[in-house]
Amino acid sequence: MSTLRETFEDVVASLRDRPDEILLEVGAGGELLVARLRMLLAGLLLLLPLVNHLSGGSLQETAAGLVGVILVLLLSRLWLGLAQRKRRHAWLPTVSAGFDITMVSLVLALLSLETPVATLNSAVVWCCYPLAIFATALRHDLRVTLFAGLMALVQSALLWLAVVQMTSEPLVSAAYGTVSTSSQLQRLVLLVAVTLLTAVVVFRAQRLTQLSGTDGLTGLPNRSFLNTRVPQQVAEARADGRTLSLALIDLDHFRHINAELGHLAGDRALRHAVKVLRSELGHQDALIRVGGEEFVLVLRLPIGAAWERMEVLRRKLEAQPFVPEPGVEPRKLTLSAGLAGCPQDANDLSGLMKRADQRLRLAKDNGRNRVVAREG
Ligand SMILES: Nc1nc2c(ncn2[C@@H]2O[C@H](COP(=O)(O)OP(=O)(O)OP(=O)(O)O)[C@@H](O)[C@H]2O)c(=O)[nH]1
Repeated sequence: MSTLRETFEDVVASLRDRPDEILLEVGAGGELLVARLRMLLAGLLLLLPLVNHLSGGSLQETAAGLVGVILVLLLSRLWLGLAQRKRRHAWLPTVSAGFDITMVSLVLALLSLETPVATLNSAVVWCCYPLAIFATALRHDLRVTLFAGLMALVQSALLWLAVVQMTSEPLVSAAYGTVSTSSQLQRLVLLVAVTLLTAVVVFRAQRLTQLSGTDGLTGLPNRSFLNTRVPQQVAEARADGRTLSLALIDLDHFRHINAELGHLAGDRALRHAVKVLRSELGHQDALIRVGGEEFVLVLRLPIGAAWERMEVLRRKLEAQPFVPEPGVEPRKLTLSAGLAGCPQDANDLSGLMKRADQRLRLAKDNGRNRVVAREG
C-alpha cells in the first residue's frame, strides 16, 4: 500500500513523463475504439434530419442538419483513419478529445438558434461533455483527461457568458425552464467532479497496466511486453526496410550465486546486473526480463553493430562485480548471449528467438562469458 506522498509523486510523474511503450500501446487501442464509437454515433446522427423531415420540419432546417451531420461524419472518418495508422501520432489523443468536447459546445451553441435557454439548459446535449471526458479514460493518459476536462469547463463557461451577454430578455423557456446562476455553477462543479473521477480511473488503470507488463524485481518490461510489443517492432522494421537485432542474454552459473550467497543476495545480484546493463543502454533499446536470469535486448542495429554493442555490455558487467554486502568479497558476474538479425536470420519474433537461443547455447558450450552472432 503506497503512502499519500508516494501516490502524489506518482501522479506528478504521470503528468510529467511521456507514457511508456506499454501504455502507449494500450492507449492507441483505446483511441481506435473511441474513433469507431464516434463513427457509429455520427452514423446514428444521420437519423436526426430524417426524423425532422418526417415530423414536418422545414426543408431549410433539415438541409442545415444534414450538412452538419455529414461534416461530423467526414471528420469522424478522418479521426478513424488516423487512429488506424500503424505509426502513432503523439498528438492524436489530445486533439481528438479536444474535437469531441468542441463538437458538444458547437451543438450547444447551435441550439441557441432555437432559444438561447436551450444552450444553457439542454440536459441531453450537455451530458455529452461528461461522456466525452469519460471516453478519455480509454486513452490511458492522465494529461489527455485533464485537458478534455479543462476544455469542457472553459468552453461551457464561455457559452454561459456569451448567452448572458447577447440576450436582453429573461432566460426562461417553456421547454427548457429557467436559467439560474446556481444551476450553471452546479454544471461546472459536475464537470470538475467528472474530470477528477475519470483522472483517478486513468491513474489506477495506468498503474495496473504498468504492473501487468513490468517485472516486479527489476522494474524491466516482462514477457507479456515481449509477446505484445516486440512482434510489432519487428513488423515495423520490416515495413520500413530497417535492420533489427535481438539478443538473448543469460547470466552465467547463476545457480552458484544463489547456492553460495542465498536467494535474497541472488535477487540483489540480478538487480545489480540489470543496473549495469541499463546504464549502457539508450531510451530506444528495450531490455526485457523473459525468465529467471534470462533477458532479451532488442537493438535497432544490424547484427555486426549489435554484436559490438553486446560486447561492450558483456565487458562492462564483467568489470563491475556485485558486492553482496559491505565487507564481503565482490562476486564477478558474467553473461552469455546469442544474437539473431532481422531480416537475414528470421522475419518474426519466434524465428529470431529460436536462432538467438541456438547461438546462446553455442556461447554456453564454448565456455560462457561470450557473445555469439553466427555459427562456426
Ligand atoms: N535469486 C534469484 N534467483 C533466480 C531468480 N530466477 C531464477 N533464479 C535462479 O537462477 C538459476 C538459473 O540456473 P540455471 O538456468 O540452471 O543455470 P545457471 O546456473 O545460470 O548456469 P548457466 O545458465 O548454464 O550458465 C536457478 O538457480 C534459479 O533458481 C530470481 O528471481 N531470483
